[in-house]
Amino acid sequence: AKKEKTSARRAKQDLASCKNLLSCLECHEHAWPFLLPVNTKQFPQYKKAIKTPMDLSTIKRKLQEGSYKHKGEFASDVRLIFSNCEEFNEDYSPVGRAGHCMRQYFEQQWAQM
Ligand SMILES: Cn1cc(C(=O)NCCN2CCCC2)ccc1=O
Repeated sequence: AKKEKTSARRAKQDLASCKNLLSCLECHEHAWPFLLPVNTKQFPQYKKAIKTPMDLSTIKRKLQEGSYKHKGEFASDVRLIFSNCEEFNEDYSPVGRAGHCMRQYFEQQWAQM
């Protein structure tokens, strides 16, 4: 029972770490483009261009619903936000620059988890 307990404990710790890191992303100064799903009424071409939209509120819901089996799945969804952003926005546009900044911040924090 010892081995299973530690893996259950590690899973619990990983979930807490992901929730904490998500909070840090949400309150980051440059998080504003990523807090909610892109408004496809405001950006009609977004739906066609981006096959798998992702945003911080969706990741938050998935964490709360237990949708991530491993913390790596959480990281993949965060990185999807920034890949979508690079696809849809010029590097030096306000949103494009925010995406590069947020990706760098995420990877820095992720490496310490
Ligand atoms: C990720 N992403 C975001 C946008 C965007 O403009 N979000 C603005 C969101 N507004 C800020 C305050 C109210 C709503 C455009 C393209 C894109 O890829």
